Amino acid sequence: MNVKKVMVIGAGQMGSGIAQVCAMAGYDVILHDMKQEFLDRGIGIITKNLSRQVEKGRITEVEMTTILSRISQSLDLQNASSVDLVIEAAVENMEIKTKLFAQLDEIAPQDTILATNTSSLPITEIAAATKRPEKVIGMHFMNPVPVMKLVEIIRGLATADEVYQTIEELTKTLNKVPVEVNDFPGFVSNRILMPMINEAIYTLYEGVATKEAIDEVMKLGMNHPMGPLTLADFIGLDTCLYIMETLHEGFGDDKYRPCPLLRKYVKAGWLGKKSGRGFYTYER
Ligand SMILES: CC(=O)CC(=O)SCCNC(=O)CCNC(=O)[C@H](O)C(C)(C)COP(=O)(O)OP(=O)(O)OC[C@H]1O[C@@H](n2cnc3c(N)ncnc32)[C@H](O)[C@@H]1OP(=O)(O)O
Ligand SMILES: NC(=O)C1=CN([C@@H]2O[C@H](COP(=O)(O)OP(=O)(O)OC[C@H]3O[C@@H](n4cnc5c(N)ncnc54)[C@H](OP(=O)(O)O)[C@@H]3O)[C@@H](O)[C@H]2O)C=CC1
Repeated sequence: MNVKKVMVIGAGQMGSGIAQVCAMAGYDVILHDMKQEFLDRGIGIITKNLSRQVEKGRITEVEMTTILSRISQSLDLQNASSVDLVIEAAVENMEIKTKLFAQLDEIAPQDTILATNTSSLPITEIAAATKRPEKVIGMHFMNPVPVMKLVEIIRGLATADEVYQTIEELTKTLNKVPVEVNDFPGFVSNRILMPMINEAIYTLYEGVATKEAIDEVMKLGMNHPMGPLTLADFIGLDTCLYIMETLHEGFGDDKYRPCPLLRKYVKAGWLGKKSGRGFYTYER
């Protein structure tokens, strides 16, 4: 299938990044969210990222204008009626995602592929909310999207081979590297990454070391670009908690139980960098 027009749902940190890389690769993009202020914030992030590329001499002002002109904004899901591919990057919540996919199934043309950027939820269950499970697939980008090379591609139980091939090829046109994985809670990336982050939070909770010391150990000792607590703030503590809950519920194994400190921070609204406070504080 020839994809020309893409709708990205959710203009948060992931959705804005996905819209940016799609527009940079020449696709027409509709960026959709629930409120104008979220769209403004998303377009603001994209503009800032592209301006940095201009300053570094990697793209020209004219190219930046062209890229931005490929992105239109949407507050109405009916706009899915004109796209070849939807990439959903709304919040990590099964109820919200299945509701969105059921609506998209009604609105989007029959051939449109419905992809989700979920970081842990079962693709097969999201697909079952539609009458086109063969056209539903996981397309898991990494944060920050413009920088990170990986896209995990997840087949649901019913995903058609030709849909997989289309998404694999499209991922390469975004200058990313697709890696195929099967539909298990957390896939590969978050099944391995998130228990490490959760363990780092337990290490802090049990008073083994300060947050700075924990991050320093993993940065200097294991050559990680960010310490696990800084990375948790960067991902979003709400997203980290949702992922741990998916692993815990999906495997039924207590080794995945979310640290109570993580729950407490999320309940307090300390969601990390995006809310200005998590394990660390951030200027907004
Ligand atoms: C939760 C999930 O489901 C899956 C996930 O995404 S898990 C998270 C995966 N991501 C990670 O693990 C990120 C770990 N961190 C890193 O790799 C690095 O710290 C980082 C790339 C974010 C920043 O790198 P750094 O060297 O410390 O900073 P810096 O020198 O400022 O930036 C390096 C480059 O990234 C760019 N960059 C940094 N942050 C960026 C952002 N938020 N958006 C866009 N570009 C960004 C910079 O512009 C710079 O670009 P150039 O090299 O082209 O000049
Ligand atoms: N953060 C990360 O590192 C990664 C996250 N992901 C996944 O990407 C998805 C988005 O995460 P992220 O960008 O971090 O989250 P954010 O909280 O930054 O953004 C989510 C955006 O989606 C909007 N939204 C929520 N519900 C709906 C809806 N029903 N319709 C349209 N828009 C909606 C939100 O609005 P509002 O602000 O009102 O909630 C917000 O603007 C999640 O599934 C997450 O698991 C995948 C890889 C990495």
